[in-house]
Amino acid sequence: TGHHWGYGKEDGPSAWHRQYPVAKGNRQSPIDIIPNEARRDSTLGPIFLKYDQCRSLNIANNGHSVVVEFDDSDDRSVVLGGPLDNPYRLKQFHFHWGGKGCEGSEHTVAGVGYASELHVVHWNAVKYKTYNDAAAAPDGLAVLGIFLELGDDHRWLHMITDALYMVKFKGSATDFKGFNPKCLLPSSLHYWTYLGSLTTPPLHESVTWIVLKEPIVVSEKQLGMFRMLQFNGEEEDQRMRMENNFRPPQNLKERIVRSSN
Ligand SMILES: CN(C)c1nnc([C@H](N)S(N)(=O)=O)s1
Ligand SMILES: [Zn+2]
Repeated sequence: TGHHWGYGKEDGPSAWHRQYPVAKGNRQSPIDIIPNEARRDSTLGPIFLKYDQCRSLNIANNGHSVVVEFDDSDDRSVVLGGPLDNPYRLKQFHFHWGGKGCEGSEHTVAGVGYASELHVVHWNAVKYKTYNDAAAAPDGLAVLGIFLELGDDHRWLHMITDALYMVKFKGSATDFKGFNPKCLLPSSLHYWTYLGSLTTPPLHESVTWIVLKEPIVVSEKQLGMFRMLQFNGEEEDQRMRMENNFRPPQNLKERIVRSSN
């Protein structure tokens, strides 16, 4: 019902503020991360990803990205440590990417974008009863950002790209069991962290961002598979290839970015 947000000229990031005024808020994401200006903070310990008992459920096309959802009914898989005061429960992961040969990450590093960015979304189930309550709270979410750069084939990404033909259209979903996102992590968990927001509407300012410094490497062929997805539903006449589904960097305002050791 009604006009929905998207990534086009009329409904894209520059228009979101009309329906979501927080788009012009003081802690919006993504941002341009400037390593030389990040504050090295010795109180920032390492992050720990406890994903061994994680239970993936399905993979879906939500009309904005491709999302893998997890069973978040208990604390079986959490992120903890680093800037976080308690464990945050794994809920889903999804990607943002560009068009052929264009950058598509959301965060940039000293003004340089990557080909794509993986977001692993966790919520604070210690303080909030539901994901939706957490998503609206200033310390409700912790999102791990992982850059994807182009190079050789990623040895495990095929498990996701092989399933994309099943979720070509908005609203499609299929079973996706037994996938552990640990296989999508780089070797180093060194990170930058800052207080920000969801990067898509409703743009809630509820995210502690943890952006890993080391990218993972995927091939142009693998990333190209994401572009066979469509923003539109199967029944819609207008066919729109799913690409360039990223929000550009937002004003840092009065924030600082901290760096792990
Ligand atoms: C409902 N969930 C988990 C999310 N809602 N918006 C999300 C954004 N895509 S992002 N990029 O994670 O802020 S994730
Ligand atoms: Zn995202």
